[in-house]
Amino acid sequence: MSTTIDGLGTADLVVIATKAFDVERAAHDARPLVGSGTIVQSIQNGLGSADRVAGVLGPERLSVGVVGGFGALLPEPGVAHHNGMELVRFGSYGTLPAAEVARGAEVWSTSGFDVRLFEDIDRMVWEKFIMNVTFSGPASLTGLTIGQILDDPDAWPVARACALEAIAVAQARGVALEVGDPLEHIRHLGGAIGNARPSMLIDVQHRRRCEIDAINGAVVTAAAGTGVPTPVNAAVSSLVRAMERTYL
Ligand SMILES: NC(=O)C1=CN([C@@H]2O[C@H](COP(=O)(O)OP(=O)(O)OC[C@H]3O[C@@H](n4cnc5c(N)ncnc54)[C@H](OP(=O)(O)O)[C@@H]3O)[C@@H](O)[C@H]2O)C=CC1
Ligand SMILES: CC(C)(CO)C(=O)C(=O)O
Repeated sequence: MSTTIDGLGTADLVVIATKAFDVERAAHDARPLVGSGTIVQSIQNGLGSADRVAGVLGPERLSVGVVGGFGALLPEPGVAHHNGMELVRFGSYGTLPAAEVARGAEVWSTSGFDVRLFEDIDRMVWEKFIMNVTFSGPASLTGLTIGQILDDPDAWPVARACALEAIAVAQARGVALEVGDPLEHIRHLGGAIGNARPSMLIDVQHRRRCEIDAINGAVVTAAAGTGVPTPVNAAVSSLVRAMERTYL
């Protein structure tokens, strides 16, 4: 285990697992690890991170991942605590060949994770994104868990409106969500982790910068040019940013 990349040479797989606002710096820092056979994997929640990694390291070696059911944190260097090693989904950002994506997947699967490969990374990213949009902003403003939001007569209509805006933007952008009724899907998945606090709420509670721009704020950005109105995500993200400014 090493906490620096000094002397490591190039790697088979480089996983960029920072928060969305740190990916550019991390991609720059990871440059010495990336050789002609390296697979880079960007695994942030929300939208836009892989594009920023591609801007630094190029699109050729890049894959995009979505992780679920981890509830993971780093208590100390080299020690990862997790509440589950559920699923790592990933696919090529664009030009990384399928065989290379499979080689990257093997690094995860031989380490004990379930892996599922996707050809349609927009679908993969947005199927998780609509879940984050529903719960992250509203939980960060209220302090409620996912289950409490689902049950609350005031919070759920706001969370539901965040979800419906994101679903409408996905449709307008031609993203093929394959989850049945998306709102039912969100309610079902949310209900299964009712006691969980979204990671954005945890960041807010620790007075840390949060990923609002990549999540609820990204619905507003992604809606540009589609004609889909996104007033609820705009209001939720403005309030989270204002709250963040009180302690950052
Ligand atoms: N944790 C989870 O279970 C899940 C997380 N995600 C997503 O994964 C992403 C990462 O989340 P999470 O792991 O919780 O985030 P954390 O903030 O817990 O961890 C990010 C780590 O990245 C480190 N880091 C930041 N910049 C650099 C850099 N330039 N070089 C090396 N390391 C760096 C940070 O170090 P330092 O603290 O020293 O700044 C920190 O240890 C987010 O987009 C999140 O939404 C998605 C699903 C589940
Ligand atoms: C649990 C879930 C899906 C909530 O939005 C999440 O990904 C997070 O905590 O960031």
